[in-house]
Amino acid sequence: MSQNEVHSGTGVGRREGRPDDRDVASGGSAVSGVEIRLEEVSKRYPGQALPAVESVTMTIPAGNTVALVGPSGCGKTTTMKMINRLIEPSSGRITIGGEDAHSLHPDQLRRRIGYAIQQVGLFPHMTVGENVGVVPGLIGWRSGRVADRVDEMLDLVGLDPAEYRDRFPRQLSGGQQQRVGVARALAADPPVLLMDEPFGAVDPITRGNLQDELLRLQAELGKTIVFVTHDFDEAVKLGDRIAVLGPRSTILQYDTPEAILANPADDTVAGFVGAGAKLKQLALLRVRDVELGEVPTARVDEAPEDFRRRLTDGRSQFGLVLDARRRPVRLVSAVELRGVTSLRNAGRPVVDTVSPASTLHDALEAILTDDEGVAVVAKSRGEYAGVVGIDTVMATIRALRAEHEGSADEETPS
Ligand SMILES: Nc1ncnc2c1ncn2[C@@H]1O[C@H](COP(=O)(O)OP(=O)(O)OP(=O)(O)O)[C@@H](O)[C@H]1O
Repeated sequence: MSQNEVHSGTGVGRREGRPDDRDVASGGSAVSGVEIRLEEVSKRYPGQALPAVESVTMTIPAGNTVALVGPSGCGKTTTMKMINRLIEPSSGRITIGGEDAHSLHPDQLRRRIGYAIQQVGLFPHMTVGENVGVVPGLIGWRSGRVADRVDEMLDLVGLDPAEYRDRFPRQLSGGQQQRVGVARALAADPPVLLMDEPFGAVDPITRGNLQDELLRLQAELGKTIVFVTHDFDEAVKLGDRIAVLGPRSTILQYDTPEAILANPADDTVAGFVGAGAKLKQLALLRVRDVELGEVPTARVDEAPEDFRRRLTDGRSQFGLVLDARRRPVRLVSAVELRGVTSLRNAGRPVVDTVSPASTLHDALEAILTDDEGVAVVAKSRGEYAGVVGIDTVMATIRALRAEHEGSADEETPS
Protein backbone atom coordinates (compact mmCIF):
# COMPACT_ATOMS: atom_id res chain seq x y z
CA MET A 1 0.00 0.00 0.00
CA SER A 2 1.12 3.56 -0.45
CA GLN A 3 2.32 5.35 2.59
CA ASN A 4 -0.30 8.05 2.56
CA GLU A 5 -3.09 5.55 3.01
CA VAL A 6 -2.07 5.04 6.59
CA HIS A 7 -2.07 8.44 8.14
CA SER A 8 0.54 8.56 10.76
CA GLY A 9 1.07 10.35 13.98
CA THR A 10 4.40 11.72 14.99
CA GLY A 11 3.52 12.44 18.58
CA VAL A 12 6.33 10.67 20.30
CA GLY A 13 5.42 10.12 23.92
CA ARG A 14 8.61 9.18 25.72
CA ARG A 15 8.56 6.78 28.56
CA GLU A 16 9.41 8.30 31.88
CA GLY A 17 9.16 5.84 34.69
CA ARG A 18 6.65 4.15 32.38
CA PRO A 19 3.69 6.29 33.46
CA ASP A 20 1.62 4.91 30.60
CA ASP A 21 1.95 1.33 31.72
CA ARG A 22 1.22 2.18 35.31
CA ASP A 23 -1.89 4.12 34.39
CA VAL A 24 -3.29 1.36 32.26
CA ALA A 25 -2.90 -1.34 34.85
CA SER A 26 -4.81 -0.18 37.85
CA GLY A 27 -5.40 3.48 37.62
CA GLY A 28 -1.79 4.11 38.68
CA SER A 29 -0.43 1.90 41.40
CA ALA A 30 1.47 2.78 44.50
CA VAL A 31 5.05 1.61 44.60
CA SER A 32 5.20 -1.45 46.84
CA GLY A 33 8.92 -2.08 46.34
CA VAL A 34 11.69 -0.91 48.62
CA GLU A 35 15.12 0.54 47.90
CA ILE A 36 18.10 -1.79 47.70
CA ARG A 37 21.58 -0.48 48.35
CA LEU A 38 24.87 -2.21 47.73
CA GLU A 39 27.81 -0.57 49.45
CA GLU A 40 31.28 -1.66 48.39
CA VAL A 41 30.11 -5.23 48.10
CA SER A 42 32.73 -7.83 47.12
CA LYS A 43 32.78 -11.58 46.73
CA ARG A 44 35.87 -13.72 46.56
CA TYR A 45 35.14 -17.41 46.07
CA PRO A 46 37.42 -19.75 48.04
CA GLY A 47 40.62 -20.61 46.21
CA GLN A 48 40.18 -17.88 43.56
CA ALA A 49 42.93 -15.37 42.95
CA LEU A 50 40.59 -12.58 41.89
CA PRO A 51 37.26 -11.60 43.38
CA ALA A 52 34.18 -12.48 41.28
CA VAL A 53 32.65 -9.18 42.38
CA GLU A 54 34.79 -6.25 43.44
CA SER A 55 33.54 -3.33 45.46
CA VAL A 56 30.18 -2.74 43.82
CA THR A 57 28.22 0.26 45.03
CA MET A 58 24.80 0.95 43.60
CA THR A 59 21.35 2.07 44.64
CA ILE A 60 18.29 0.43 43.16
CA PRO A 61 15.38 2.80 43.67
CA ALA A 62 12.15 1.51 45.16
CA GLY A 63 9.69 0.35 42.52
CA ASN A 64 12.25 0.32 39.70
CA THR A 65 13.20 -2.54 37.44
CA VAL A 66 16.97 -2.63 37.12
CA ALA A 67 18.63 -4.91 34.58
CA LEU A 68 22.15 -6.16 35.18
CA VAL A 69 23.76 -6.83 31.82
CA GLY A 70 27.28 -7.83 30.92
CA PRO A 71 29.35 -10.58 29.35
CA SER A 72 29.26 -14.15 30.57
CA GLY A 73 31.19 -14.63 33.80
CA CYS A 74 31.35 -10.94 34.71
CA GLY A 75 29.60 -11.58 38.01
CA LYS A 76 25.94 -10.70 37.38
CA THR A 77 24.50 -13.76 39.09
CA THR A 78 26.90 -13.52 42.00
CA THR A 79 25.94 -9.87 42.51
CA MET A 80 22.25 -10.71 42.46
CA LYS A 81 22.47 -13.75 44.71
CA MET A 82 24.20 -11.69 47.36
CA ILE A 83 21.02 -9.62 47.64
CA ASN A 84 19.02 -12.60 48.95
CA ARG A 85 22.07 -14.16 50.54
CA LEU A 86 22.07 -17.28 48.44
CA ILE A 87 25.70 -16.17 48.29
CA GLU A 88 27.23 -14.40 51.29
CA PRO A 89 29.29 -11.33 50.43
CA SER A 90 32.96 -11.42 51.50
CA SER A 91 32.75 -7.76 52.42
CA GLY A 92 30.54 -4.71 52.09
CA ARG A 93 26.95 -4.08 53.09
CA ILE A 94 23.57 -4.64 51.45
CA THR A 95 20.44 -2.97 52.73
CA ILE A 96 16.87 -3.79 51.73
CA GLY A 97 14.38 -1.11 52.59
CA GLY A 98 17.03 0.40 54.86
CA GLU A 99 17.63 -2.83 56.77
CA ASP A 100 20.92 -4.67 56.68
CA ALA A 101 20.29 -7.94 54.78
CA HIS A 102 22.88 -9.60 56.98
CA SER A 103 20.77 -8.99 60.07
CA LEU A 104 17.56 -10.45 58.55
CA HIS A 105 16.44 -13.98 59.37
CA PRO A 106 16.15 -16.26 56.27
CA ASP A 107 12.34 -16.32 56.70
CA GLN A 108 12.22 -12.52 56.65
CA LEU A 109 14.41 -12.50 53.55
CA ARG A 110 12.11 -14.98 51.77
CA ARG A 111 9.15 -12.85 52.65
CA ARG A 112 10.80 -9.77 51.23
CA ILE A 113 12.53 -11.20 48.21
CA GLY A 114 10.91 -13.31 45.49
CA TYR A 115 13.25 -15.24 43.23
CA ALA A 116 12.71 -16.53 39.70
CA ILE A 117 15.36 -18.27 37.62
CA GLN A 118 15.89 -19.50 34.09
CA GLN A 119 15.55 -23.20 34.86
CA VAL A 120 12.34 -22.25 36.67
CA GLY A 121 13.19 -24.70 39.46
CA LEU A 122 9.63 -25.88 40.00
CA PHE A 123 9.38 -28.92 42.25
CA PRO A 124 8.46 -31.73 39.81
CA HIS A 125 6.55 -33.85 42.32
CA MET A 126 4.39 -30.94 43.47
CA THR A 127 1.38 -29.59 41.61
CA VAL A 128 1.42 -26.10 40.15
CA GLY A 129 -0.72 -24.92 43.08
CA GLU A 130 1.62 -26.46 45.64
CA ASN A 131 4.61 -24.89 43.92
CA VAL A 132 3.06 -21.43 43.98
CA GLY A 133 2.04 -21.87 47.62
CA VAL A 134 5.47 -22.92 48.85
CA VAL A 135 6.68 -19.66 50.34
CA PRO A 136 3.35 -18.57 51.89
CA GLY A 137 3.20 -22.08 53.46
CA LEU A 138 6.76 -21.80 54.74
CA ILE A 139 6.08 -18.49 56.41
CA GLY A 140 3.00 -19.86 58.14
CA TRP A 141 -0.06 -18.69 56.21
CA ARG A 142 -3.28 -20.62 56.90
CA SER A 143 -4.13 -23.14 54.17
CA GLY A 144 -7.30 -21.27 53.08
CA ARG A 145 -5.34 -18.08 52.62
CA VAL A 146 -2.62 -19.94 50.70
CA ALA A 147 -5.24 -21.51 48.38
CA ASP A 148 -6.81 -18.11 47.66
CA ARG A 149 -3.42 -16.61 47.02
CA VAL A 150 -2.42 -19.43 44.66
CA ASP A 151 -5.50 -18.81 42.52
CA GLU A 152 -4.96 -15.05 42.59
CA MET A 153 -1.34 -15.46 41.47
CA LEU A 154 -2.15 -17.93 38.68
CA ASP A 155 -4.78 -15.52 37.46
CA LEU A 156 -2.28 -12.67 37.60
CA VAL A 157 0.19 -14.47 35.33
CA GLY A 158 -2.55 -15.45 32.87
CA LEU A 159 -3.12 -19.09 33.81
CA ASP A 160 -6.67 -20.21 34.58
CA PRO A 161 -6.45 -21.58 38.15
CA ALA A 162 -9.16 -24.21 37.58
CA GLU A 163 -7.26 -25.59 34.62
CA TYR A 164 -3.69 -25.42 35.87
CA ARG A 165 -3.75 -25.56 39.67
CA ASP A 166 -3.68 -29.36 39.92
CA ARG A 167 -1.35 -30.10 37.03
CA PHE A 168 2.25 -31.11 37.48
CA PRO A 169 5.04 -28.97 35.99
CA ARG A 170 5.82 -31.58 33.31
CA GLN A 171 2.27 -31.12 32.00
CA LEU A 172 2.97 -27.48 31.12
CA SER A 173 4.82 -25.82 28.24
CA GLY A 174 8.12 -24.07 28.92
CA GLY A 175 6.46 -20.67 28.82
CA GLN A 176 3.70 -21.77 31.19
CA GLN A 177 6.30 -23.14 33.59
CA GLN A 178 8.04 -19.79 33.58
CA ARG A 179 4.75 -18.06 34.35
CA VAL A 180 4.33 -20.40 37.30
CA GLY A 181 7.88 -19.52 38.35
CA VAL A 182 6.96 -15.84 38.37
CA ALA A 183 3.68 -16.57 40.22
CA ARG A 184 5.62 -18.48 42.85
CA ALA A 185 8.17 -15.69 43.23
CA LEU A 186 5.36 -13.19 43.79
CA ALA A 187 3.16 -15.35 46.04
CA ALA A 188 4.22 -13.96 49.40
CA ASP A 189 3.89 -10.43 47.97
CA PRO A 190 7.56 -9.56 48.43
CA PRO A 191 8.57 -5.96 47.81
CA VAL A 192 11.64 -7.21 45.93
CA LEU A 193 11.86 -9.62 43.04
CA LEU A 194 15.13 -11.09 41.78
CA MET A 195 15.06 -12.62 38.32
CA ASP A 196 17.99 -14.47 36.80
CA GLU A 197 17.43 -14.87 33.04
CA PRO A 198 13.87 -15.94 33.84
CA PHE A 199 12.86 -15.99 30.17
CA GLY A 200 16.08 -17.44 28.84
CA ALA A 201 14.87 -20.91 28.01
CA VAL A 202 11.88 -20.20 25.77
CA ASP A 203 11.41 -19.38 22.10
CA PRO A 204 11.60 -15.70 21.05
CA ILE A 205 7.83 -15.25 20.65
CA THR A 206 7.00 -16.71 24.06
CA ARG A 207 9.85 -14.67 25.46
CA GLY A 208 8.38 -11.48 24.00
CA ASN A 209 4.99 -12.36 25.47
CA LEU A 210 6.45 -13.06 28.90
CA GLN A 211 8.32 -9.76 28.78
CA ASP A 212 5.07 -7.96 27.96
CA GLU A 213 3.39 -9.77 30.86
CA LEU A 214 6.14 -8.73 33.24
CA LEU A 215 5.77 -5.10 32.17
CA ARG A 216 2.03 -5.32 32.76
CA LEU A 217 2.52 -6.98 36.15
CA GLN A 218 5.13 -4.48 37.20
CA ALA A 219 2.88 -1.58 36.20
CA GLU A 220 0.31 -3.03 38.55
CA LEU A 221 2.59 -4.10 41.38
CA GLY A 222 5.40 -1.55 41.52
CA LYS A 223 7.96 -3.99 42.93
CA THR A 224 11.68 -3.42 43.02
CA ILE A 225 12.96 -5.87 40.42
CA VAL A 226 16.57 -6.82 39.79
CA PHE A 227 16.89 -8.63 36.54
CA VAL A 228 19.94 -10.43 35.13
CA THR A 229 20.15 -10.84 31.39
CA HIS A 230 22.67 -11.39 28.60
CA ASP A 231 20.35 -9.68 26.24
CA PHE A 232 20.75 -5.93 25.97
CA ASP A 233 17.50 -5.61 24.05
CA GLU A 234 15.65 -7.32 26.87
CA ALA A 235 17.29 -4.90 29.31
CA VAL A 236 16.14 -1.95 27.17
CA LYS A 237 12.61 -3.28 27.07
CA LEU A 238 12.23 -4.15 30.74
CA GLY A 239 14.62 -1.91 32.64
CA ASP A 240 13.83 1.48 34.11
CA ARG A 241 17.59 1.54 34.52
CA ILE A 242 20.35 -0.66 33.18
CA ALA A 243 23.64 -1.44 34.89
CA VAL A 244 26.19 -2.43 32.24
CA LEU A 245 28.77 -4.50 34.08
CA GLY A 246 32.38 -5.27 33.19
CA PRO A 247 34.81 -7.75 34.75
CA ARG A 248 34.25 -8.38 38.46
CA SER A 249 30.92 -6.61 38.20
CA THR A 250 32.53 -3.19 37.86
CA ILE A 251 29.82 -0.76 36.81
CA LEU A 252 30.65 0.62 33.37
CA GLN A 253 27.43 2.60 33.14
CA TYR A 254 24.29 2.78 35.25
CA ASP A 255 21.54 4.84 33.70
CA THR A 256 18.21 4.80 31.91
CA PRO A 257 18.02 2.82 28.64
CA GLU A 258 17.43 6.09 26.79
CA ALA A 259 20.62 7.64 28.16
CA ILE A 260 22.74 4.55 27.53
CA LEU A 261 21.48 4.20 23.96
CA ALA A 262 22.01 7.88 23.26
CA ASN A 263 25.36 8.23 25.06
CA PRO A 264 27.24 5.02 25.83
CA ALA A 265 29.86 5.82 28.49
CA ASP A 266 32.75 4.22 26.59
CA ASP A 267 33.64 1.91 23.73
CA THR A 268 32.95 -1.22 25.76
CA VAL A 269 29.43 -0.09 26.54
CA ALA A 270 28.96 1.01 22.94
CA GLY A 271 30.05 -2.47 21.85
CA PHE A 272 27.56 -3.99 24.21
CA VAL A 273 24.75 -1.76 23.00
CA GLY A 274 25.64 -3.08 19.59
CA ALA A 275 24.66 -1.87 16.18
CA GLY A 276 21.42 -0.08 15.54
CA ALA A 277 21.10 1.92 18.74
CA LYS A 278 18.57 4.10 16.94
CA LEU A 279 16.52 1.09 16.06
CA LYS A 280 16.67 -0.14 19.63
CA GLN A 281 15.14 3.11 20.79
CA LEU A 282 11.99 1.87 19.13
CA ALA A 283 11.82 -0.68 21.93
CA LEU A 284 11.28 2.22 24.34
CA LEU A 285 8.13 3.35 22.65
CA ARG A 286 4.77 1.69 22.66
CA VAL A 287 2.23 1.36 19.91
CA ARG A 288 -0.13 3.36 22.11
CA ASP A 289 2.34 6.27 21.97
CA VAL A 290 1.73 6.85 18.27
CA GLU A 291 -1.38 7.75 16.37
CA LEU A 292 -2.82 4.68 14.70
CA GLY A 293 -3.70 4.63 11.04
CA GLU A 294 -7.03 3.51 9.62
CA VAL A 295 -7.84 1.13 6.81
CA PRO A 296 -11.30 0.27 5.50
CA THR A 297 -12.98 -2.59 7.35
CA ALA A 298 -15.88 -4.90 6.63
CA ARG A 299 -17.80 -7.49 8.63
CA VAL A 300 -17.43 -11.08 7.46
CA ASP A 301 -21.05 -11.15 6.35
CA GLU A 302 -20.79 -8.08 4.11
CA ALA A 303 -21.10 -8.76 0.39
CA PRO A 304 -17.58 -8.98 -1.10
CA GLU A 305 -18.61 -6.83 -4.07
CA ASP A 306 -19.73 -4.00 -1.74
CA PHE A 307 -16.44 -4.08 0.08
CA ARG A 308 -14.53 -4.18 -3.22
CA ARG A 309 -16.38 -1.09 -4.36
CA ARG A 310 -15.63 0.71 -1.11
CA LEU A 311 -11.96 -0.11 -1.42
CA THR A 312 -11.82 1.02 -5.03
CA ASP A 313 -13.78 4.22 -4.37
CA GLY A 314 -11.54 5.05 -1.44
CA ARG A 315 -8.42 4.23 -3.47
CA SER A 316 -7.39 1.81 -0.76
CA GLN A 317 -5.33 -1.10 -1.94
CA PHE A 318 -6.46 -3.33 0.86
CA GLY A 319 -8.86 -3.62 3.78
CA LEU A 320 -9.52 -5.74 6.81
CA VAL A 321 -12.34 -8.19 7.40
CA LEU A 322 -13.53 -8.26 11.03
CA ASP A 323 -15.49 -11.06 12.69
CA ALA A 324 -18.66 -10.54 14.75
CA ARG A 325 -16.54 -9.46 17.74
CA ARG A 326 -14.59 -6.97 15.61
CA ARG A 327 -11.46 -9.11 15.60
CA PRO A 328 -9.39 -8.78 12.40
CA VAL A 329 -9.51 -12.09 10.55
CA ARG A 330 -8.61 -11.46 6.89
CA LEU A 331 -6.56 -8.98 4.89
CA VAL A 332 -7.87 -8.47 1.38
CA SER A 333 -7.00 -6.31 -1.60
CA ALA A 334 -9.59 -4.99 -4.03
CA VAL A 335 -8.21 -7.29 -6.72
CA GLU A 336 -8.55 -10.34 -4.50
CA LEU A 337 -12.24 -9.55 -3.99
CA ARG A 338 -13.15 -10.01 -7.65
CA GLY A 339 -15.48 -12.99 -8.06
CA VAL A 340 -15.26 -13.98 -4.40
CA THR A 341 -18.49 -15.25 -2.82
CA SER A 342 -17.74 -14.68 0.85
CA LEU A 343 -15.37 -12.50 2.87
CA ARG A 344 -14.82 -15.44 5.22
CA ASN A 345 -12.08 -16.89 3.08
CA ALA A 346 -11.12 -13.94 0.89
CA GLY A 347 -7.53 -12.73 0.81
CA ARG A 348 -5.18 -13.92 3.55
CA PRO A 349 -5.69 -14.66 7.22
CA VAL A 350 -4.41 -12.09 9.73
CA VAL A 351 -1.89 -14.25 11.54
CA ASP A 352 -0.09 -11.74 13.69
CA THR A 353 -1.33 -8.67 15.49
CA VAL A 354 0.36 -6.30 17.89
CA SER A 355 -1.26 -4.74 20.95
CA PRO A 356 -1.22 -1.12 22.16
CA ALA A 357 1.33 -2.26 24.76
CA SER A 358 3.66 -3.75 22.14
CA THR A 359 6.83 -1.85 21.42
CA LEU A 360 7.33 -0.02 18.14
CA HIS A 361 10.18 -2.43 17.59
CA ASP A 362 7.68 -5.32 17.67
CA ALA A 363 5.43 -3.33 15.36
CA LEU A 364 8.31 -2.78 12.94
CA GLU A 365 8.97 -6.52 12.87
CA ALA A 366 5.32 -7.17 12.09
CA ILE A 367 5.42 -4.52 9.36
CA LEU A 368 8.48 -6.08 7.77
CA THR A 369 6.91 -9.53 7.64
CA ASP A 370 3.57 -8.31 6.32
CA ASP A 371 3.02 -8.18 2.57
CA GLU A 372 1.10 -4.92 2.82
CA GLY A 373 3.68 -3.36 5.12
CA VAL A 374 1.41 -2.73 8.10
CA ALA A 375 1.09 -4.03 11.63
CA VAL A 376 -2.52 -4.66 12.59
CA VAL A 377 -3.22 -3.48 16.14
CA ALA A 378 -5.70 -5.38 18.31
CA LYS A 379 -6.84 -4.49 21.81
CA SER A 380 -6.79 -6.90 24.73
CA ARG A 381 -9.78 -8.96 23.59
CA GLY A 382 -8.48 -9.02 20.08
CA GLU A 383 -10.72 -6.18 18.94
CA TYR A 384 -9.39 -4.19 16.00
CA ALA A 385 -7.84 -0.85 16.99
CA GLY A 386 -6.04 0.39 13.86
CA VAL A 387 -2.80 -0.15 12.00
CA VAL A 388 0.77 1.06 12.22
CA GLY A 389 2.49 1.72 8.92
CA ILE A 390 6.16 2.11 8.06
CA ASP A 391 5.71 5.87 7.67
CA THR A 392 4.70 6.14 11.33
CA VAL A 393 7.79 4.27 12.38
CA MET A 394 9.98 6.46 10.15
CA ALA A 395 8.40 9.61 11.57
CA THR A 396 9.07 8.32 15.07
CA ILE A 397 12.72 7.63 14.27
CA ARG A 398 13.05 11.14 12.87
CA ALA A 399 11.46 12.60 16.00
CA LEU A 400 13.80 10.60 18.23
CA ARG A 401 16.77 11.80 16.23
CA ALA A 402 15.67 15.41 16.49
CA GLU A 403 15.15 14.98 20.22
CA HIS A 404 18.65 13.65 20.79
CA GLU A 405 20.52 15.95 18.47
CA GLY A 406 20.72 18.69 21.03
CA SER A 407 21.54 16.46 23.98
CA ALA A 408 24.00 13.98 22.48
CA ASP A 409 26.55 15.82 20.38
CA GLU A 410 29.00 12.95 20.33
CA GLU A 411 26.43 10.44 19.21
CA THR A 412 27.50 8.71 16.07
CA PRO A 413 25.11 9.48 13.26
CA SER A 414 23.14 6.52 11.99
N1 LIG B 1 30.98 -21.29 43.40
C1 LIG B 1 31.96 -20.72 42.71
N2 LIG B 1 33.25 -20.96 42.99
C2 LIG B 1 34.24 -20.37 42.30
N3 LIG B 1 34.04 -19.48 41.31
C3 LIG B 1 32.78 -19.20 40.98
C4 LIG B 1 31.68 -19.79 41.66
N4 LIG B 1 30.53 -19.30 41.11
C5 LIG B 1 30.91 -18.44 40.13
N5 LIG B 1 32.26 -18.38 40.06
C6 LIG B 1 33.04 -17.53 39.15
O1 LIG B 1 32.70 -16.19 39.41
C7 LIG B 1 32.64 -15.44 38.20
C8 LIG B 1 31.27 -14.77 38.10
O2 LIG B 1 30.25 -15.77 37.95
P1 LIG B 1 28.73 -15.39 37.77
O3 LIG B 1 27.96 -16.65 37.67
O4 LIG B 1 28.37 -14.44 38.82
O5 LIG B 1 28.78 -14.64 36.38
P2 LIG B 1 27.61 -14.22 35.40
O6 LIG B 1 27.97 -12.87 34.90
O7 LIG B 1 26.31 -14.39 36.05
O8 LIG B 1 27.81 -15.29 34.26
P3 LIG B 1 26.78 -15.91 33.20
O9 LIG B 1 26.24 -14.74 32.45
O10 LIG B 1 27.62 -16.79 32.36
O11 LIG B 1 25.72 -16.64 33.99
C9 LIG B 1 32.91 -16.42 37.08
O12 LIG B 1 34.28 -16.27 36.70
C10 LIG B 1 32.69 -17.77 37.71
O13 LIG B 1 33.51 -18.74 37.12
